[in-house]
Amino acid sequence: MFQALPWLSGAPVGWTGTPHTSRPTFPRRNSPQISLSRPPMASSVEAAATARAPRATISHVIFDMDGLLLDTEGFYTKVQEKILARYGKVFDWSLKAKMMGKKATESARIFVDECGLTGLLTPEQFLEERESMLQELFPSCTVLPGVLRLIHHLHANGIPICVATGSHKRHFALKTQNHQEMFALMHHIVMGDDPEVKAGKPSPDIFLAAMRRFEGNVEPSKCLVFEDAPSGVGAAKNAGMYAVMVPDPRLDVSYQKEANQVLSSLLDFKPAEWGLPPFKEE
Ligand SMILES: O=P(O)(O)OC[C@H](O)CO
Ligand SMILES: [Mg+2]
Repeated sequence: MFQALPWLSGAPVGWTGTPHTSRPTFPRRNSPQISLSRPPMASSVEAAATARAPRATISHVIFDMDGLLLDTEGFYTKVQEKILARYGKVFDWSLKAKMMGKKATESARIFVDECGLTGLLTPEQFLEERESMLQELFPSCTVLPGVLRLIHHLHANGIPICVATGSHKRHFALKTQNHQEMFALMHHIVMGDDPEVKAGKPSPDIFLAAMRRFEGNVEPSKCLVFEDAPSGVGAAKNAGMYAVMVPDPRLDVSYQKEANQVLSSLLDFKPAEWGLPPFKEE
């Protein structure tokens, strides 16, 4: 239906190459490194063309889960702060940035190494210690702003959507038990303990597996990934896909530089900018 739109047939303006190697020339809303002022336009016709040109023509959408669809990242932070406090240390956002989005075993190793806990706590003990606290918290997680509107919109317009999460099967079940209606709209779900996911994000494994499970022959350059974690954005770019990042505002802006677009919330996402069917109000 959206292919009939006339402005989708031309070459994208404001995009200079492949998703992995080049960056869009559009300013990002909350990135202080990029000026919000634009150079003067040659004519109002050029200005109008630039305003309408999509950044890419996306056919398939892949969603991260923790911190993107569900507000579960706060639970990990809370529990890890608690464990670290026992060793007289403070959990900070540079450590959080390294751990988030990864498989549990990988983030446990990072926690122990980065906090200098070798000899005091093993990654396995860390996972065991946080497990009961997390299990109690996960079922109370809520859906983040803009998520339901976007998922229902894409689904209703026939855009294939899926989830690719570093979370393993057991945690996935706890987190999603109260949100089954939303996850039922996904074509498929790939989890961190899937045999095809050899390495966690930023390895492209999980997003390439997610892409292959869509019907037909899907190209990475037609896939848009939504992520909150630096490792997840890296994984999307390593897979040759486009990445929209919705970071926690406490994450340093330096972690945003690989993303094709940075949003404060999914409420700000405009599908037409990516060649996707627009919201009615867009
Ligand atoms: O952000 P996700 O959905 O890949 O999940 C990764 C971990 O479970 C939490 O950081
Ligand atoms: Mg995430």
